[in-house]
Amino acid sequence: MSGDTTPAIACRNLWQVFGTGAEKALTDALARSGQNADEAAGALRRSGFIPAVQDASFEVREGELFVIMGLSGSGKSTLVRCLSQLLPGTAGEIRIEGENIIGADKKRLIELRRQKLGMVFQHFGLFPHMTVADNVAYPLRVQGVGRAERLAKAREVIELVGLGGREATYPRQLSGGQRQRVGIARSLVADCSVWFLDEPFSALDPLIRRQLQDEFLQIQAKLKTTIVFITHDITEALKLADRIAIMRDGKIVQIGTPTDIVLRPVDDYVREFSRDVAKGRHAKVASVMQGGAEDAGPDDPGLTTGMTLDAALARCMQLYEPVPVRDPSGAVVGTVHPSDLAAALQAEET
Ligand SMILES: Nc1ncnc2c1ncn2[C@@H]1O[C@H](COP(=O)(O)OP(=O)(O)OP(=O)(O)O)[C@@H](O)[C@H]1O
Repeated sequence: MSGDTTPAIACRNLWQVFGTGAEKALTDALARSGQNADEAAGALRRSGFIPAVQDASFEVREGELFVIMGLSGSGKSTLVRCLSQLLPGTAGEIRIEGENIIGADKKRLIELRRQKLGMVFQHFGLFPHMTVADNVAYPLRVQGVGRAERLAKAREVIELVGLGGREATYPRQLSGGQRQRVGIARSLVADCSVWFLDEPFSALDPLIRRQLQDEFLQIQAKLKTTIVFITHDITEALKLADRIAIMRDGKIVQIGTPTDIVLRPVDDYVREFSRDVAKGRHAKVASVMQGGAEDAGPDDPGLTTGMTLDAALARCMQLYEPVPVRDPSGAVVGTVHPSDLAAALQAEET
């Protein structure tokens, strides 16, 4: 997280308020409340407006997989529709790779959508009369790429999503899961730098869903695209996310790593999400590690920062002394006391 690199997305004090005259109503409400967002949102609600996104500020780093989670109606889709400028936003600023896209003219927005901002929604809207290859190649056709080149590129990404050999198939001949893959391939082909996915796997049965999540992570590891991913499924969020933003009633109530969300929820709403999650399977050793380097003794259990608490605890069962923790390169970066591992897990049981 270096300080001087431009974030892929920077969102500042973004509001999306629904209702006639929302812009003026928001300005007035903020002025009356002394710029207090909670008070202003409350006043807007009482006057019949819907503050679907309330004063959202966050940054997404290049190559980061940023998940937005929250109950139905909490504002996830609205936020993402603002980020991709399908909705204009009532106030605030959105920068994509440094460029403020609020207020960009129509022509620029079309360019941005073609070249930078990829979108995949739950219902992918494949063209029924086009083959898999033509569906996938479609964004390139829009960009004016010649037929041979676009089909070659489409073939590459169709392979990547595991549908090699099905290029000439029509969508109706595919299963739901396969169609999702075609949709994913279609967004990959456009080579967008930022990719928005709104519940892309939610209509799938659990087994296919897990499989697609795994494949999705593999694709992401290869391509390192910046991704904003909406889900209301905590297990999916914890599995995929580098960081998670949790929304409630239009407001982002917590942004953190999966470990933060599981071990350090800011309130009962967030805690409720992760109540049934097996903490030890998601929280990492780094979250309970102390600074300082302990020399590896004879009992070094070989802990690493990215190991889950469950895995670490299993290695430390018989140990009572602080043990070293290594980073992925093998350098000792801190220590952890075995009892802290157990305590971190127990704290959440109560
Ligand atoms: N075009 C619109 N006009 C008025 N209200 C809207 C509009 N779009 C969304 N809303 C309202 O904004 C709030 C947030 O909706 P949004 O669809 O963003 O939630 P969500 O978290 O994505 O929900 P879900 O998980 O059910 O898709 C809801 O109260 C919704 O009714």
